[in-house]
Amino acid sequence: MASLYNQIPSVSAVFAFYSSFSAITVLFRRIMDDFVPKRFRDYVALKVEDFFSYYFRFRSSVTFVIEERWEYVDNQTFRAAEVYLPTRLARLSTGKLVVGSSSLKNPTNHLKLGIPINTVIIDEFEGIHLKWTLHSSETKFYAYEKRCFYLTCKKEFREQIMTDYFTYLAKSAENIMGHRENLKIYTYNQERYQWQPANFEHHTTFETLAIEPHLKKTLIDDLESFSKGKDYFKSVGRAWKRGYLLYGPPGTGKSSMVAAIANHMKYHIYDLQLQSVKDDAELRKILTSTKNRSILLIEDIDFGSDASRKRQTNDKEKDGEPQKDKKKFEVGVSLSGLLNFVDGLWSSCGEERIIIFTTNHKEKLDPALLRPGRMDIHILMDYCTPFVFKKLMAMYLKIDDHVLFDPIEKLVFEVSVTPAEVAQQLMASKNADIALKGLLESLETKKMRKEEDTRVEGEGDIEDPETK
Ligand SMILES: Nc1ncnc2c1ncn2[C@@H]1O[C@H](COP(=O)(O)OP(=O)(O)OP(=O)(O)O)[C@@H](O)[C@H]1O
Repeated sequence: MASLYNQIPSVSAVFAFYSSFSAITVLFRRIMDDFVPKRFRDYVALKVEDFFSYYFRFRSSVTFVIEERWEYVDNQTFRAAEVYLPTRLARLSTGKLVVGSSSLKNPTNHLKLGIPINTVIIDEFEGIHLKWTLHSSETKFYAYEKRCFYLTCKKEFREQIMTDYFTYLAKSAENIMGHRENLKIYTYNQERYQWQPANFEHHTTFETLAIEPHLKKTLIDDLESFSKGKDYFKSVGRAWKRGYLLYGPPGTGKSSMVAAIANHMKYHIYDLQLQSVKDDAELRKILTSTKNRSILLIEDIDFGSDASRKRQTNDKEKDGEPQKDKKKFEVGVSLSGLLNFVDGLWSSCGEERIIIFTTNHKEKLDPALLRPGRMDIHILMDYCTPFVFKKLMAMYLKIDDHVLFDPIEKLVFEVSVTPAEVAQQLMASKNADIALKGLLESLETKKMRKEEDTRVEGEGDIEDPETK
């Protein structure tokens, strides 16, 4: 007992130790402050904190890693988190906030919060505390970043998160996407191997598109039943996809129709230039990285088809062009590679997608593309009919009758005029008399040219008796 008592330091010794420890600490802090840069000190402090928090968390928590790509396609859970998490950012008051606007007209009104990298976002689900973090890293093999979300929660909630929370996440994202205002149009950037978005602000809707009423009704009904058709497509064992082939002369509204469909469905558009795709492997990579609830648009599909390419090669050969040009046309996407996505095995990658092909020359398309069941609906976008002309007049001049209407209607029947040509004439003046007079004159000129052409052709057919 006496020896134990002897080992306890005296009060004065404790004070002496405390004073020298405090002095050393103050001195150490001064040295650190004076000689070690603040950023480095913060970094070390963060690492120490990370180490301890990771250690303790690891013992009682579970972390789900949600990568951006999963089994060679876009990971839809990642996409859902990307859409959903900005709604949880209002609670984030410290650290970095990513803000931006993609509206040129009113940037402040459309200000949006983005998801900051390496920042903890807190969510709560049925009393469960959840921590989300977005991580990003450059990969060795690709120039673009690799992103993934970490979702951490207590171990005991693992099953509940796997079933209930991820379902809630997917549904919330779907809801948000259903109400989104800003549609995007994507083009593929070959150098970065990714789709690049731009705001899609095309104002054409089914209301402003001048088409025959029965075509409008058929199309809207088809789109509506497609969007509600998840269970139906599953029950008949088909991918939840719809294909439209829009064909007709230039200026008859094919691109406008695509805009009307996108605005009606609130789907983003992926605009693919088929002729710039290297080969089928690249096509597969490009197409699997598109999102659900979207339109894949391939314009002028006749350019990309095998038949067309062969034709172009032959034309070049005939013209005596060098072989290296021939090679350029021979390398590219094969029709079978494309069809694999339309209705082959790859068509089941993703869901709720619309594929639209447009062409000015349906007759040039490979018959394989036109076979029944390939593209679900073939839509002819044709020259103006009296109904279409009347609709354009009502839209551009806000009138439904005019003294020049009858002669114009007669001419619209006789000559082939596109809605684009009519629209251009109607836009020439806000004064209906001037605009319609201009349109009448242009139709009369067109008719005269047509008659002249027929006459010249007719003369060409007459056999010259002297040459007999
Ligand atoms: N049916 C239509 N209803 C309303 N406007 C139309 C219609 N068709 C064409 N237009 C007008 O003509 C313009 C050109 O039309 P659009 O680009 O949609 O034709 P297109 O058939 O896609 O032509 P291309 O084959 O050359 O791409 C549009 O911006 C629009 O103003």
